[in-house]
Amino acid sequence: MSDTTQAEKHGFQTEVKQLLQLMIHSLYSNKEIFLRELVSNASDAADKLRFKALENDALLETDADLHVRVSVNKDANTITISDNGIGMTRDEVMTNLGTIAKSGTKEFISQLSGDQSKDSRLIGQFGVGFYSAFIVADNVTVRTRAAGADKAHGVEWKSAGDGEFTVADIEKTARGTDIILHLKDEAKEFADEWKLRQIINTYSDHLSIPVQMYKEPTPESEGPDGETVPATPGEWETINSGQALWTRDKSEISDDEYKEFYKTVAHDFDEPLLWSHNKVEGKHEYTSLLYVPKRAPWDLWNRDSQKGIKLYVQRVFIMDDAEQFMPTYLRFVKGLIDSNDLPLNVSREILQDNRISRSMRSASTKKVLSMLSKLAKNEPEEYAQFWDNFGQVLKEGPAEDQGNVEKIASLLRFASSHGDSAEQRVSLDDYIARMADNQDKIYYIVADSYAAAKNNPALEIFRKKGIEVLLLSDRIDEWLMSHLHDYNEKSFQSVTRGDLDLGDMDDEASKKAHEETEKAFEGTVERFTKALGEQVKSVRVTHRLTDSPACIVTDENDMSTQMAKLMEAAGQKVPETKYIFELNPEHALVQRIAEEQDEQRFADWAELLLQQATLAERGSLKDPGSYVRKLNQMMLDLTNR
Ligand SMILES: Nc1ncnc2c1ncn2[C@@H]1O[C@H](COP(=O)(O)OP(=O)(O)OP(=O)(O)O)[C@@H](O)[C@H]1O
Repeated sequence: MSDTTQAEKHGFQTEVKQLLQLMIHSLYSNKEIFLRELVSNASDAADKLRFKALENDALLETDADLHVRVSVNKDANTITISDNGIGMTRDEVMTNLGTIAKSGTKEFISQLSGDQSKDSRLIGQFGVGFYSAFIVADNVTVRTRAAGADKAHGVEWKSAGDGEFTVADIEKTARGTDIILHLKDEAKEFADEWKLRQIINTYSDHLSIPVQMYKEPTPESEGPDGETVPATPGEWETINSGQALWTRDKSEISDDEYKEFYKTVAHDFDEPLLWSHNKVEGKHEYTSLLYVPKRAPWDLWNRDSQKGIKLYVQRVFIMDDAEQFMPTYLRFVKGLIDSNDLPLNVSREILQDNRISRSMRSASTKKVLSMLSKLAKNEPEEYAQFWDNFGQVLKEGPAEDQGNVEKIASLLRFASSHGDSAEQRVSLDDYIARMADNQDKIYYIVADSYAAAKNNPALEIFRKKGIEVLLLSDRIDEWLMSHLHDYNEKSFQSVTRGDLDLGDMDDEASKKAHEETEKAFEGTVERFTKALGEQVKSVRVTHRLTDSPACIVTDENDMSTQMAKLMEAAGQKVPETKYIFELNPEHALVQRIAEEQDEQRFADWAELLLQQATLAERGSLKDPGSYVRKLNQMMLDLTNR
């Protein structure tokens, strides 16, 4: 009997073809994950129907008992995963099983290198979902009917995973989806009930939807003591414990169970770095189970990427990607929140302006921050690993979450002049513990790279006096520092901004000596001011340099170099900032130039010093060509002397 209309042939989206190839190649040692992915999709489909049926119970038809069933046909060499969930319409089949809708898929695929272990991790983080069927199957058939659709509107999708698929209309009496996998020769081991049971027990035990396998009938038999053992009918037997993991008591859940659960909620192959499971009672009642992954997902940089929190209300799945429960700077956190107080028909709009969701968000944020603080304190090496993966995202925190600035600041890690490594390992508490008694500020510099920060002339005096400076060079750092004002009652001070005041750290004698040199240099400062004219905001003598003749700094209230660069890179028009040009009166070159009588030669030298200082601070010059020409001309003059 043919209940199938003419099948229409379609090609997969290019990205699907590429992903399929790479996936089959790199996941062959992780074959069994296909079952976790397909059972988890089936269970999601049942969850979605349960939620929709709250408003329209007609969708359940005569079959309200939601389940997922897994069966094997050894003769045909197939495995079937069936659910009576929400099903799919023809259009949904075309998009869900023919394209990848995630944004950034192209970039993701371009990151794959062909190195099997690296790729399998990346693919794991990306989430292969349905397509993982092709790891074990050489032919996949999907037969589906959407809840509420007539049985004549079933759809059959077939593919050998080789670039094409067919779609046909079929009649399907039972609502939901059957996925039939025809196993490849090298995956025949999966046509085994016990093996499948074992995999389901490992991966899917915590699902709240029953996962069932068929138990064959047994005939009446004789027991060991001659008694009669009655016949048992064949039946679908539920093989998972069927209790949502997070509803169980913490003390009864093993670490392995938490880890396996993470893999399903987060679609990650790797284990989580840490987690926190909380039952909150009192004004609001809810349970949260929050995980921090070991590695950054491939699209961490996309601030609009999916957030990892699922929302349940009284154990009913409501939505994925519930962005209301976690601030953007903690977007790497995965897990779920199950509320007892929100209404079942809650929508994203309601969540946005809701006292209950605000309070859950604030408590979950605090939970994550304190879980990280504990890790930082007790397992510094693991924390360093966390920091290398997620530190840059955490740096968005002070701007986004003013209420928790102090806590976030305590989690930040920096490179510093105290050590000799670009690794970011120094905390603000470490810095403060090393501060001299009379130091009242936390000094830092922001530059394009670690080397540029470390070698900036403005650090010279700090090095000489043994004062530690934090060396910042991530793109986000300037933004971060504009939102960090103080920590533990110590204010932050950029070493390249404003007048340098080392406060009590300068003794009276050297302060007096500085004043005297400044007086003696007044004439020279004036000559420089005249020679440089409009190019600078002002010229002054500095004591922040020891080895360099000059530097440029921004005025306290002007935009810093790095902030201007960030804004320029973002395509914004930035008003030109004029720098303050600072001269080191102790430097031999400055002293020689001060003696130069020829005003033209003096002006050339002044220009050269300014351009040099600009190069050290900005990393580039507006007109490098004339700088090089001038430099060559002056070198030539010197050799001719
Ligand atoms: N058994 C099913 N019943 C109904 N819809 C399904 C079923 N399996 C898959 N789908 C649909 O196909 C879509 C794509 O599935 P796939 O597993 O590839 O990705 P996903 O589940 O959205 O993402 P991920 O697995 O990374 O979370 C799903 O979002 C869902 O809409």
